[in-house]
Amino acid sequence: MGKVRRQAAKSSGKTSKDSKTVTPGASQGLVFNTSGYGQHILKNPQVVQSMVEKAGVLPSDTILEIGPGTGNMTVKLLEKCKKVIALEVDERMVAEVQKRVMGTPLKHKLTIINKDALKAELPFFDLVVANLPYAISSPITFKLLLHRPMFRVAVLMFQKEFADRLVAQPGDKIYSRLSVAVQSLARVDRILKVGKNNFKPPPKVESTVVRIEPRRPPLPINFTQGEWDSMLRICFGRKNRIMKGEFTNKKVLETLEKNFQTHCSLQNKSLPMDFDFKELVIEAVESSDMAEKRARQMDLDDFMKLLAAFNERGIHFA
Ligand SMILES: C[S@@+](CC[C@H](N)C(=O)[O-])C[C@H]1O[C@@H](n2cnc3c(N)ncnc32)[C@H](O)[C@@H]1O
Repeated sequence: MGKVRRQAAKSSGKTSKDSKTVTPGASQGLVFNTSGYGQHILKNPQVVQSMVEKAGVLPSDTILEIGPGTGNMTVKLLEKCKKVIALEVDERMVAEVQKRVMGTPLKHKLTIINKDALKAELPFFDLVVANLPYAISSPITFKLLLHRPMFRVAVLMFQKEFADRLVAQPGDKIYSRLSVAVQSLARVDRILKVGKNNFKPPPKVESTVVRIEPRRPPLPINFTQGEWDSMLRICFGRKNRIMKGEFTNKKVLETLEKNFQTHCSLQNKSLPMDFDFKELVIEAVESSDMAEKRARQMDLDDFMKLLAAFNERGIHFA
């Protein structure tokens, strides 16, 4: 578990599933002691309103909401769109939302699926709007971004530190593999800071709402997501190492050479007797002009250039 997620889990209680108390009247925002599943209910209607507005909802939209909780955001979304599909892991919360829309015209537009969002198959959706349980921030973000067909816009609330990493740029202290991986799939903008007191019960961390818009068309890259992720993992392995050092590390070389041999044998290619794999790796890194650079200084184009230089020489990461 990464540092930010560990901190979130520890300080907001967003991963513990031990507390089971939902008080009567939760649908009016009167929720206490609901730390299980990260149940920090957004009680400020202005924040709810602002998130809904930033999503740019059209009357024809199907919206995915992850973790509707007691439904504060759900009802606002239902008023504006064709359909809301809500994925909620806690059956008590499912009952709360159902109770809230029961007997209103909105109920026909709502489908609630009582499942863990990480395990459920995602339905078709145009937009995704959610005050997420922070413990699942990273896997759910990638699950959404890799879902097809691509959604139009996501408006998501994260722990502040996680959101900061999503928008970080080369040279920023917190620029990381997460920043590059997400920004290669989407444009990410920070839109709202949200203090602890906007929630009931208040978490121990600050929050930030971000707007995510998938790249259309996607980046013109002809490598797989798995290969891209594996290369970024190596690049950010030790942030202060220059790329030449990172890729001539013994373990990295061993893995890459194994992949190289597999690809060669798949293509029935034989290698000269005096073939030196390390030399080929150095040649690739140098030809990309990244040999002396560190991951924290490299932008998206730099990483793409580097991967292309490896691939041109038959070096693959997966
Ligand atoms: C931070 S609360 C947000 C509640 C509500 N959307 C709001 O803004 O007031 C997170 C919600 O996500 C639900 N949840 C937690 N883990 C989940 C998971 N893996 N899949 C689906 N829902 C989950 C919790 O039960 C809770 O209702």
